[in-house]
Amino acid sequence: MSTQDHRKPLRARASGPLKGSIRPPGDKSISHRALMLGALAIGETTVEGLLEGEDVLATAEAMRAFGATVIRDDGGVWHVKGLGVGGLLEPDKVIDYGNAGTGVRLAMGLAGSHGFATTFTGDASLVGRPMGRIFEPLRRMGVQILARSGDRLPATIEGPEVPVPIEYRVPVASAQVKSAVLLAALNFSGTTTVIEPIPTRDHTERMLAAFGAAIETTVADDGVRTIAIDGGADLQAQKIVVPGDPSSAAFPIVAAAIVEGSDVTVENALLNPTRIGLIDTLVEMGADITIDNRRSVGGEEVGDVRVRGSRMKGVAVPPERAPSMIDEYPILSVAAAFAEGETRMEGIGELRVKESDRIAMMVAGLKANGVDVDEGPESIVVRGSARPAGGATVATSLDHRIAMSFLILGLGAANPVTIDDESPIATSFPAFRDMMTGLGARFESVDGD
Ligand SMILES: O=C(O)C1=C[C@@H](OP(=O)(O)O)[C@@H](O)[C@H](O)C1
Ligand SMILES: C=C(OP(=O)(O)O)C(=O)O
Repeated sequence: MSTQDHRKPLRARASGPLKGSIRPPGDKSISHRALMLGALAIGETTVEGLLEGEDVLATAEAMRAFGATVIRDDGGVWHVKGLGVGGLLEPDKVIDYGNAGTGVRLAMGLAGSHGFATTFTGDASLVGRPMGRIFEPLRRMGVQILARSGDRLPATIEGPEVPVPIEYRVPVASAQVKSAVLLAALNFSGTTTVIEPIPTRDHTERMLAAFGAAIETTVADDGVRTIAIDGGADLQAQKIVVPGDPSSAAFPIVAAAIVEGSDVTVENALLNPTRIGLIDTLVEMGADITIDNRRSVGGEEVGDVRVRGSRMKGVAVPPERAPSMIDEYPILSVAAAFAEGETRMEGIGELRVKESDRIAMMVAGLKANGVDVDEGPESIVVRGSARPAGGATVATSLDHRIAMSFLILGLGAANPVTIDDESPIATSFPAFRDMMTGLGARFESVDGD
């Protein structure tokens, strides 16, 4: 049976205004890290609000394969009994990380500091994604890596006999690369330094500090961040409360902005400054967004984001903003399709190596739905209109963000928009369909070809 047979097409059509309040699922980045640091800590870490999407469940399974106890209680709280830094055990099976880039890249960092061999693989999307960006610094630390050609998965990682603490300047703005190096360094004696010319999400640094790691970040006048970590310190179990994922919140936020007369509040959204580029951009485009009830949850700022149907205009998104909204460009392209004038998104080459080539997928899908859009090697330029035509079926290529983005397009377009497969949505936002339906969105299942 081909994977085609398992596809679940779904159609979205224009509805009346979207109204109501929702709580997005827990942040994916924080959820992965909570389970991993819990597995390395002494004692029992509890995690409230964990994202129970396939990507994070793959991390739960991986930590079990490394010997940690990971359970969910009846109240939905996760409990992780850790093994101590350096205490992971040799898995007796290949670790299949499914669709999860963050999960596998961070876990390869962890595995790289242990003196046994671990083999990782993933689904058809993940085995096509570049892993050399992780392998290069790990190899410099003395880690042995045997990978498929082009430094792709499957790959086998084995920690060094004599680890080498390194100073590493991250060549591409990537929190995954930074985090893999920091997690490997936790178990190596000596100081490892990561230099980050362009800031990326800082959840690893924050959480390592909260667990008691010897980590220090300094920020130079020009904004370059230097993160130094001394290996060998014990981590102490923590109580973690995971805020709502701004990358999931992005879908109802844009839906409310493009559907006339809408009034939606997305509660408990993470407002960490390294994650809010989309909100800043939508506000510049003229979206009617207010943030209330700002508060601190688990050491992070959160708030309730209220969005009303808006007439937006195109903007040029500054390329240096990209890391703070890297997963939000697909849905921003949809917002841009409803904005008057041109929206320029430049410096976004990283989108080509996500779950799919998101530049190519968005450009093809928008064009098919009557949107005026140009593709550059590292850019998307959209010229919007009050109401894009819609009417087409788009391919999702195992990419949750492409799937959700085109469903949102269908909620505002003149004709329904169909995606060929809704199943990837379960990787990051399993409740997407129910939550959006609760706000008044209209989705209908479609018979496959
Ligand atoms: O560290 C993380 O949790 C993430 C980092 C980003 O990837 P890159 O580090 O490749 O930019 C992002 O796209 C991903 O969804 C989550
Ligand atoms: C790029 C993403 O995830 P990952 O790299 O973890 O697969 C994403 O969630 O948009």
